[in-house]
Amino acid sequence: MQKKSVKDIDVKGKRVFVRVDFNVPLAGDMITDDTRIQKALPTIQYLMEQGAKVILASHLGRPKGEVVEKYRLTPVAKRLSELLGKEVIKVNESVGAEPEQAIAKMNNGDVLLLENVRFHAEETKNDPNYARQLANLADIFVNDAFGAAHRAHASTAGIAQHLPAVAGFLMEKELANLGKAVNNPERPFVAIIGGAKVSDKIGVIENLLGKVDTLIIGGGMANTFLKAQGYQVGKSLVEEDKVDLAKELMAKAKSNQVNLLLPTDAVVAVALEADAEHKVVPVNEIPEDWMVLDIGPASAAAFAQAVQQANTVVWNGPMGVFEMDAFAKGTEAVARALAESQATSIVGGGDSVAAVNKVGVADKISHISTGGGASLEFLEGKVLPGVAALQDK
Ligand SMILES: Nc1ncnc2c1ncn2[C@@H]1O[C@H](COP(=O)(O)OP(=O)(O)OP(=O)(O)O)[C@@H](O)[C@H]1O
Ligand SMILES: O=C(O)[C@H](O)COP(=O)(O)O
Repeated sequence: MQKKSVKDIDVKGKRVFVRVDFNVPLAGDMITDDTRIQKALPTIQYLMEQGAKVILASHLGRPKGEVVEKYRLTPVAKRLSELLGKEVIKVNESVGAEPEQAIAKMNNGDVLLLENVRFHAEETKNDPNYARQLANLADIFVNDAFGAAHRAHASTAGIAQHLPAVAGFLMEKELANLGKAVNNPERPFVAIIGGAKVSDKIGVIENLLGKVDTLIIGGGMANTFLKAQGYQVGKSLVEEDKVDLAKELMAKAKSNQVNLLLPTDAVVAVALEADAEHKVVPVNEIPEDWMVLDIGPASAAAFAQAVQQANTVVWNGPMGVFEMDAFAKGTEAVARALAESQATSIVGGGDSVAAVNKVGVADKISHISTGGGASLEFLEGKVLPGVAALQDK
């Protein structure tokens, strides 16, 4: 069902609450990749041109319902001001007197950024009172946060019960592009899953096993599978309580005749530090006190070969701790393989997109999605709560 868009309503002079996904990768207060901010610009600029009062809301990180200084949206407001060429008003709260007073002073075409909505525990609980407080700030709700659309939170879903609720341009574009790729994927269809959000994404794998021809697993995610294969993984990131699930998934891959590719070698280090002592080992020789921080060269070559043979590739989650050069080679190899392939390629996830940008191949990817978990859940065929909450056309 097509959702109403920001173009379907009159926004002039209205207070428009726009949920964006400004959950950008940061190093201190430096934004290391601003893709998610850039991609939200068309909706923001359109609303400014139409004379709306633009009230932006986002989460950043997972502050668990408390004010965490490093997760303030101040650096984001600064970057957005530069990109818009206009000062963005930044407030230090998402509800209550401070935003209310600042919004009352806004002129048509002004842009205001609320503080991180996850500083309130009520946000992730989709608390109706908090949703109502957010809704009280505005006349219209626009959801442009595709990256957070798989979350049923107060600012992505709850608020839509109180205001006319429509999709932004980024949301529309993501749904159209991802929909095209997954409804009838050209085969072989290969999915590459990595990153660190193991428990978040391991469930996704189950559903993908019914859709893809080849499933490649790397990054922190792979460690749980290596453990399930009986290897010892030392001090690596691993989710012990998901080891049995990993075993079941390996069995399901076999019965579904899905080619499951796991790392056969790894870069291990003594600590999670940029200059830590490190070496390449086969996965059956991971030393007890070391940790896996990247896939090894043999795994990278095997993964690249599978990508070469694909006609559709979906990638979410880096193959290692790519933020540190010593552990970036596996991720960079996969990014290059995608860039060189003729396949329709979709890359999603804050860090995966940062990796593609770091290698300089973003223009060779068919669709860069701002959604990580969201794009995966969409690919699974799930209805995203942030989309379901919007009005139908
Ligand atoms: N072997 C590993 N051990 C520990 N951390 C890892 C390992 N491999 C990758 N990572 C970390 O995973 C993080 C990215 O994981 P994440 O699941 O958040 O991916 P993402 O692309 O940002 O997707 P999303 O947008 O859903 O968050 C990076 O910070 C990276 O350092
Ligand atoms: O980075 C993401 O995938 C989105 O911003 C959602 O973040 P979350 O996984 O913390 O809900």
